[in-house]
Amino acid sequence: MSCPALVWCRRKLWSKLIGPTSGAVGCGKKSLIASTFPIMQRGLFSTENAGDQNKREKGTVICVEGNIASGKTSCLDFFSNTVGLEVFKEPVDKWRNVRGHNPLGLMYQDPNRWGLTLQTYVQLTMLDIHTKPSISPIKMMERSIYSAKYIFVENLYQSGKMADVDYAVLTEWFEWIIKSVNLSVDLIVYLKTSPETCYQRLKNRCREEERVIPLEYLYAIHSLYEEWLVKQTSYPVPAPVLVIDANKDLEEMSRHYEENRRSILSL
Ligand SMILES: Nc1ncnc2c1ncn2[C@@H]1O[C@H](COP(=O)(O)OP(=O)(O)O)[C@@H](O)[C@H]1O
Ligand SMILES: Nc1ccn([C@H]2C[C@H](O)[C@@H](COP(=O)(O)O)O2)c(=O)n1
Repeated sequence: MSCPALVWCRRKLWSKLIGPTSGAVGCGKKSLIASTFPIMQRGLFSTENAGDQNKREKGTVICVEGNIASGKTSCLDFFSNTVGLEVFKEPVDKWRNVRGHNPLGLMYQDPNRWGLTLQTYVQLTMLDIHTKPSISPIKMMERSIYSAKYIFVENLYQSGKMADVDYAVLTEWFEWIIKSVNLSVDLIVYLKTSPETCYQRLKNRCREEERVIPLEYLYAIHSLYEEWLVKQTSYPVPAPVLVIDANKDLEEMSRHYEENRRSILSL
């Protein structure tokens, strides 16, 4: 349900972001303004589909996906001062400190024992972010509840580091959540990098818990991402995918983000 104040707020932000609502913003795709304020344009027998309805109610949801240290946070930082857009970073600090415990660190030390613990908490925190109201028309998230399951839980399970029963319980939770809660996504931006690039960036970033990560781990995550988002042969893909070559340096990435702002922001 959209309250009138929220709709007014969105209109205001929109006109600041992309000019007056009468302007052409279609970009070859359906106008985002039309899908944000369809009430003004549609009659009783609307042909509005579920995606349009979602955009109207929740705004546009963009998930930035990619391997560990592929540059997702940097991408969100780049777009963070865009008017009409709110960024939601992965809550890594929570994963490192929940009431004084560090499930991320524990998982890297002993995945068989702590994989379920970390992934249960990741699933909860991602659900929290998906359902958090945003006053901005565009919500840009770092990863999603989908990659938590289809990439990280699957990797633990497929590599023999998660017990069948742990995997079954997480899967039951995941399936209940996605059928019971509206977690729709409008666009997935996949930052495609080589595992070697990520390994180098991860070493430079120097996050304590991640010191134990070998290159092979990044290969495994990479190949799960490729199967899910590029080949689209493993698990359901919840939204159209925009693939960006993210192997380039920071300056080149910024230039690319600036030049492709409209397609990245699903305008
Ligand atoms: N295009 C890039 N070229 C070089 N270094 C980068 C690039 N993008 C990010 N980095 C650096 O790599 C590390 C990981 O980037 P980050 O954005 O935190 O990745 P992620 O959020 O995907 O884990 C950080 O130290 C960041 O400054
Ligand atoms: N479901 C998840 C999500 C993330 N992680 C780990 C991977 C990294 O060590 C860290 C944060 O990821 P980044 O943003 O740096 O790509 O969290 C995980 O184990 N399970």
